[in-house]
Amino acid sequence: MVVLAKGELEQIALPAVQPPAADVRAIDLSATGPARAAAGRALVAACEEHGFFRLTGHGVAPGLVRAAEAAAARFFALPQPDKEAAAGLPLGYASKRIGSGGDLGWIEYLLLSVTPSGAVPLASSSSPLPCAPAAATSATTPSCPLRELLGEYSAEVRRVACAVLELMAEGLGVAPADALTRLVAREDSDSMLRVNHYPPRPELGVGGGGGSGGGQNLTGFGEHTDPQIISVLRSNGAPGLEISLSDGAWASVPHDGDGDSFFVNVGDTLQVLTNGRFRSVKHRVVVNSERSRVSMIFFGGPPPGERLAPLPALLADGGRSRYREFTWKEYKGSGCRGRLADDRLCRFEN
Ligand SMILES: C=C1C[C@]23C[C@@]1(O)CC[C@H]2[C@@]12CC[C@H](O)[C@@](C)(C(=O)O1)[C@H]2[C@@H]3C(=O)O
Ligand SMILES: O=C(O)CCC(=O)C(=O)O
Ligand SMILES: [Fe+2]
Repeated sequence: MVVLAKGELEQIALPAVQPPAADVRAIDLSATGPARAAAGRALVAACEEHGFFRLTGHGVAPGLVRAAEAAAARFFALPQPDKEAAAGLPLGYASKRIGSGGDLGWIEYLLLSVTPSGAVPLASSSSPLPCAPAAATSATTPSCPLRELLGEYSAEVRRVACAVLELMAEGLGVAPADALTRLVAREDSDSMLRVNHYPPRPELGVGGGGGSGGGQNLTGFGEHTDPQIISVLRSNGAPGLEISLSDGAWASVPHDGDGDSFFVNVGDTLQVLTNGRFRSVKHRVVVNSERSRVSMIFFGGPPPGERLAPLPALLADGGRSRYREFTWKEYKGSGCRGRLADDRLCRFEN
């Protein structure tokens, strides 16, 4: 449940504008032979143009995705005290507050740290992930599956993220083939899984932001770029995700036809590794739907001590590095305390 005071509702009210649909490229990860080379080139073009694309042919079993999504939906349907038992910022359950800089949204979520072997550690052992009872109709779903399912899901999606990074290195002509992949595949990679629930928009006319806030839409997740290397997102198809185009205009992300795709974001760190060739895409979620949106996002980050700088192969011909070298720990320490919309990379620009 998301409970906002009247003043808070006004802070997140947005004008009722529906932006045009973005032209999002689809990349087939299962392509082989000459089609794979073409997919690598298309992937590089998508990362340069939008920093965002749709991924097909990823090989994640639809049953695992559906089971994780259903378990997440059951978790969010639990009584509030049960969800609060897993509360904790930044890791654990939270509602309406994102980060520690005062950002608010029409959202509740689980944020978990994940490892390649799939474990889902919470911030403290006193914050258990409560059981989300299986639907009575589901004979095959174990009764306490959330932690296990999210662990299994994140391990699978990490595999997908690594395969995308390998195709990316091929498309960029960067050697070795694991130049990018190795950062996310390592056991000490600082990766996270986030499960977001955006409840249906409240009736704004009744004592809400409709009159006083002047908007009929609400900010679900305010505009930001993702700090990590790569983010792999999956949603239940309810609308709301928007990306910022290179001219600054917002465009909505159309849902894929068969509902089986993932969406991939370039993060700040990949922008640095490619010396600004790829765009860390600014994006947000706007709530204007009678349907709940549930999204699950894997954020593939580097190990804390990893030194980050543009890949030498992308600085060919004496090209100038746009960023000074820094560690992921340094970036997180300086950048992840402010507001969502802050530019966190500017302090590392040369
Ligand atoms: C305000 C913040 C929340 C955030 C950390 C930050 O300081 C800036 C980036 C935010 C973000 C966006 C992508 C992911 O959802 C996230 C987990 C991340 O790594 O960076 C969130 C952070 C958060 O919710 O704590
Ligand atoms: O929930 C979504 O669809 C996107 C959320 C997001 O951008 C994030 O969690 O970083
Ligand atoms: Fe994001």
